[in-house]
Amino acid sequence: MRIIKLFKNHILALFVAIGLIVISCNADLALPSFMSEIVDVGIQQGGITSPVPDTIRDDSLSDLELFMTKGDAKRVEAAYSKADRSGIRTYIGSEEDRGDEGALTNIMSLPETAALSLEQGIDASSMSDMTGEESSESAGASAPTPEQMAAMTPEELAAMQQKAQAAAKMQEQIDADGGKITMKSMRIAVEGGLVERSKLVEGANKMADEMGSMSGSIVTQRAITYVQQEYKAQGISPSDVQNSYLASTSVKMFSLCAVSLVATILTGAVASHTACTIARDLRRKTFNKVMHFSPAEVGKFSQASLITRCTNDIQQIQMATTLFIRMVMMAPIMGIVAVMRVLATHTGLEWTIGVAVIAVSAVVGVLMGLTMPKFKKMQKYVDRVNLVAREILDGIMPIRAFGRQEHELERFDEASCDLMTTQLFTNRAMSFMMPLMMFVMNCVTVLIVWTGSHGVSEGVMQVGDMMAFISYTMQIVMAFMILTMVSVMLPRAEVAAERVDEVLATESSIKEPRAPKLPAADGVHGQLEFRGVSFQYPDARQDVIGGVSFTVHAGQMLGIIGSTGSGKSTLVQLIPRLYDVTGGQILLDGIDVRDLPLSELRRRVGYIPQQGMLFSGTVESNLKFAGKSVTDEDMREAARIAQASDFIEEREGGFASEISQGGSNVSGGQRQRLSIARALAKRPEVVVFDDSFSALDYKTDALLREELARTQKDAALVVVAQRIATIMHADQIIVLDEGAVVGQGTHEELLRRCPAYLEIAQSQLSARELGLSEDEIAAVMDGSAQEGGVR
Ligand SMILES: Nc1ncnc2c1ncn2[C@@H]1O[C@H](COP(=O)(O)OP(=O)(O)OP(=O)(O)O)[C@@H](O)[C@H]1O
Repeated sequence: MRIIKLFKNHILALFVAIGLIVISCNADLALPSFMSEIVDVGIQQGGITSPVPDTIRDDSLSDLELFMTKGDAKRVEAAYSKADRSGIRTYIGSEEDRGDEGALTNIMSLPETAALSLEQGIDASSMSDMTGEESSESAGASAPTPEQMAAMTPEELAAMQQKAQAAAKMQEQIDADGGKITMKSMRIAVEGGLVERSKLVEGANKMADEMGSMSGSIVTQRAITYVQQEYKAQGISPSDVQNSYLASTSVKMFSLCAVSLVATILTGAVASHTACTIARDLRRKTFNKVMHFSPAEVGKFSQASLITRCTNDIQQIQMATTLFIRMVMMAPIMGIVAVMRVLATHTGLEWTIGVAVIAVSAVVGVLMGLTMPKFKKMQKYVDRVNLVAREILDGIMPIRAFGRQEHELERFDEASCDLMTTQLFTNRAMSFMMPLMMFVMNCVTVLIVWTGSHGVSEGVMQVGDMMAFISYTMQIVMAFMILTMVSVMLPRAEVAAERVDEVLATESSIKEPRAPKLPAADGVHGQLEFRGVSFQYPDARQDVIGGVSFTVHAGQMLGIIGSTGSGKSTLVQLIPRLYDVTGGQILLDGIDVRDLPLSELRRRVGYIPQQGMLFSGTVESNLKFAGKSVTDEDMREAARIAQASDFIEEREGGFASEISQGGSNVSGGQRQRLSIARALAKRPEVVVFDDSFSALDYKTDALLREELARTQKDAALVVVAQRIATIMHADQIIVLDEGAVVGQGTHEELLRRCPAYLEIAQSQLSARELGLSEDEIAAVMDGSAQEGGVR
């Protein structure tokens, strides 16, 4: 993917962003488990986190130990401090031992459950449940016969007596407790040897087994209730315990929120900075490339498309790179962390995530299938709108003059409607995305609640766990959704990146020479030579210029004339290498222009295009466009030669007066004169006037030519003109017809031997002005008819 390649120089930023995303995802995803704890522990367990209490009365601990093996009882003893003066023992063991599944948690939960039952009192008839043996009454019923007693040793008799006393004492206690067996009576039974400790442990385990699949959560719940009662008995208020738990959990949650907030803000900042930097670099690179394109490459892409590529396309890329960091990278991290946490919940509801992901994929798949082709077309439509808008704005004058506003508006509307229809379609389709996603998410929530509530009622799941599961599932679905939504947007950016890449990959047909050469300092200067030059436009089938040869020396003027479309502009554009010749050679001071460094060539050639184009700024900034080498003196002298001084001085601010974009606040003739002055100010060796006198009145034209002849002794002048008067005094005139030279010589020579020239001349000047008689004209024309055109 092209977008990924753009991060080549921003690897560090990517790693920083990944680190921040991991932090924020972990912080975000830790919140549901805290929420689950608030529900399960904070609300349902009154803030008691473990069946292993922080403090316990010595007596209570001894009671619990009755239901433990000796080994376990020893371990529990070691985990509590010695009893203080009020008989309270404090937990000094590890937090790990009292966590979920911790060793002490497992040891103490069952005894606590049994103790709780005994606190509340159990029916004497259920004694066997607790001890795994017969009840005390049935124990009494199995009293030995006198024969059996006679056979007993004195020790056995004493033990029997002791048991009988214990049984009686126990019975008394049971009666006192309203016929219920309580912890007190149970202690008497154990201490009196009526019940063996191991039997109590077995009984407690049996009781847990009978609870079946729910045993785990019920035992925990009952053990927690026992701890609550134990705290109460110690005088600790349950609401204090709960509030302190809720407060500490809230602080933790708040801290996590703060961490997530900071990490997310920083990720956003890193993403924006990286995306903006990438866009800026890309814009610079692309624009730099465009600046070096020859008109051929500009024509290949079209100006409007190049503008869209440098602006809108790069904007798309910038958005995509931001999205890439903030969403594409975040979503998988979020998804993975959420899946890990979901798997850790062991709720058995993992399959619902599969259902959710399939449902989301189906929705996104359908929407993507519908919108993708349209997204790809969108950039082309943006291009078209730009192109039409540009064309209309450039040609607003003729459009008004011809009253074609309505028609052009329709043309613009057509382009705009195509874009609108596509955008409307994609937006409509995408507007289904969110509601459908919400629908899927809500259905999944209902599914989880439905299945989860069964788990809760069966005691295999806690409400908080279910809530956390819902949150994690939503995060996973969201992550998946974000990824797919971004994957809808990324192809559009990918198309944009492809279009920008196309520009970057295009090499300008005008290349810098491999082995640049410079004319010798003491060699010829201001000499331009065409040697059999021919030229064909890149996509054209035939040459527009064929076999043109001439030489102009410094101080000389070459005029080029011909009908429209005869190739005059094309010919002179070959001099500053706006295009390269396809045949022959152009030499400047004896060096092929393709061997001169481009900057050197363009410094030596002053080219004044047909359309005078000025830049926004001042008259001065335009005249000094060639750079710092142009002094104030050069500027003023150039303006004077170009016959521009007068009108510049008349403007408010003179040389410092404002020029609007494109030179729209000066007249066509003034624009041409400023363009001429701009070219002359850099003191070129060859000055090329591409029909640059067309907007000048005859008087100014004549004055300008006079000045040029007087001042430009070191430069060769190449003047393309439509008017005979502009070039009739040139040292040499070339007459072009369909790219071929049909006449070459001075004005006088051409009048007498070039019918094409004579025809143009006749159309502009009278026979008297030309100094020719009607007969002479007829003779030239006849010659042309006989020879089919004379040179
Ligand atoms: N970029 C181009 N690609 C292909 N053909 C072109 C291109 N520019 C000009 N031509 C063709 O080349 C020929 C010469 O055009 P050119 O502009 O040089 O004529 P011209 O003599 O300067 O005309 P005018 O006097 O009207 O300015 C014309 O037939 C024109 O259609």
